[in-house]
Amino acid sequence: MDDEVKSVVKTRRVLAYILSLCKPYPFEIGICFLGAVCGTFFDLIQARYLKDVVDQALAGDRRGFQMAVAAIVVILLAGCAFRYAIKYFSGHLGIRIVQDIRRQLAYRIGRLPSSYLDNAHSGDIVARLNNDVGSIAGFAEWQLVNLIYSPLVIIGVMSYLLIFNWKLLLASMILLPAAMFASRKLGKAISKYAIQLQRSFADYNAVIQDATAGIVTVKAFRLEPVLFAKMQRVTERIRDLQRKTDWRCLFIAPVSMVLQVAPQMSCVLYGGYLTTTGQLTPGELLTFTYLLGFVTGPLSGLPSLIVNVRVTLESAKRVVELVDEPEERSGGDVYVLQDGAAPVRFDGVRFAYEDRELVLHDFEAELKANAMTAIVGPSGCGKSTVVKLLCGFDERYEGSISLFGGELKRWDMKEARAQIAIVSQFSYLFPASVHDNIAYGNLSATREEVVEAARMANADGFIQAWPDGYETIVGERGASLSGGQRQRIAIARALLKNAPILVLDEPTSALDAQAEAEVQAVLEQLVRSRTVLVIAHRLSTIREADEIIVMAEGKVADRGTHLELMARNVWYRDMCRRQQAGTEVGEAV
Ligand SMILES: Nc1ncnc2c1ncn2[C@@H]1O[C@H](COP(=O)(O)OP(=O)(O)OP(=O)(O)O)[C@@H](O)[C@H]1O
Repeated sequence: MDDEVKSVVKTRRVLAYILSLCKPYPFEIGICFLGAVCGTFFDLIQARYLKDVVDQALAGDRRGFQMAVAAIVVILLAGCAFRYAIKYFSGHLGIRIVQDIRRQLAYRIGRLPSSYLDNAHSGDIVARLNNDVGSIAGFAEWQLVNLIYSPLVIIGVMSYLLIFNWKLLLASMILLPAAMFASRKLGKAISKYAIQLQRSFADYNAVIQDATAGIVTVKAFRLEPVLFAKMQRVTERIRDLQRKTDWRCLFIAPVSMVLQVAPQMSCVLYGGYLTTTGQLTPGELLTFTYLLGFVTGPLSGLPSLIVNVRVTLESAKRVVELVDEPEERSGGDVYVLQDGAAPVRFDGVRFAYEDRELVLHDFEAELKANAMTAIVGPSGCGKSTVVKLLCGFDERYEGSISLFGGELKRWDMKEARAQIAIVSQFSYLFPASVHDNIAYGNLSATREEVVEAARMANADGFIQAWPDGYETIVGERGASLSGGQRQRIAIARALLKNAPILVLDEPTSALDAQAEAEVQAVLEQLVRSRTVLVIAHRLSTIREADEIIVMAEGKVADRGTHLELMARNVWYRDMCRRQQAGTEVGEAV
């Protein structure tokens, strides 16, 4: 598909999406439409009485004059009521539509596969949620009404004027095609830069996000100049685009003026001639000019409207991209562990990220019930990928992963994840209280159960020592806690979940010796009589495992107990010796 066809397909999809957003609000749309029809009708009637006011006054008919003035006042009030209704309901419609988009996106983000989130920049997602939805919100609240009202008014009034005096209408509109052409060109040029400007704001968001999320690294490595240069490049680009947009926007005012004034001037000149030759009464000329204002008013706003529509369509495209991202699958079966069966089995699992090389090659493993299985191997051999697949974070693998005897791809994903509690290297803590962070493991847990989980994770002591105890706010990503405290709170959360399988993905590898010892003591208690899968570099974590799988380049290179592997596996023995000597894990098996 070439780019132009793709763009048409995309625009159609965006329009279909916008229609789907309007669908739940037939009442509001109906009222706006009815209000626009009635408003136009009242404008026309009012103009008819305006003609009477002038012509009766010139003819000296006092009663006729008074009647026409009274009629205009009544019609004016009715017209105001309709305009108020349109404004109210279209504003209301805009707010509800934007609220629906926000709700829909919040729901979607929660259902996006983690493979999408791995590859997307969070700054870009935030920009779609903020800038793009914000631009749609601005349009929906302030411009949507013009899209409904203006075409109706223009068509209604132009049709009336055509019948009223087609020659005068033609003369008034003589410059219109040129002005329309200019406004279209101008609108296109401005929107091109306005759209680029919006994308640059997304880049700016991404840089800020990197700066805040990586602030410690930035400071530690004195990367401020690098970050500053990056920010400067983005801000300079924003400034350039802003300048280009503003410079072109300066032309909007003259073009708008031509669109507004030219028809009025032509009308007055040619209408004046018709009046002097007796082909038009002064009242008719005034009525015509007055009604023409209803056409030229919206027309003068055309250049800005074109820019707004284009920018909003672009924002809507970016929102639709997010809405159309395939969701994680839902629904499926639930299985129960049969006697003697393995809670988890990997059979000939082959997996690659996107279009990269295979990370797992025919990976085979079995987690025995109530036993601890450890996976070790050099960095990058695919250990965390095994955990990712087991948790259903990516399903693009070949082969089979079974959970309690049921094929993982056939499990109901939520239920499958309910069987697994995970503690990872960098467990995420939310900027909420310690209590809530632990309670996220099981939302129906009582306070006593939360405290009990903290006690088992050896976290209760330091939590109670804080002035606010369990109500202490931990800060974003647990910023106000030590590494060991963070991990023990994460362990408490995993324990509260009380899932039959516990996965420990290098829970101590980011900790210093002291914190590691604290967490290790907790883990040693926990792994007894549970089904545990532990990914670890640290000998202390894996020595007690019932089975240790040695991985190399995505395959199982060896398996056995610590003593068996020490006796026959060179890489394992080297790793253990290096650790005993206080060095880190080696690189090759
Ligand atoms: N989201 C991703 N997209 C693309 N490639 C990835 C992704 N995550 C991991 N990889 C690649 O897959 C390979 C295996 O990564 P994985 O994290 O499973 O290794 P690991 O054995 O856990 O490493 P470590 O011990 O260093 O944590 C690596 O080459 C890595 O670069």
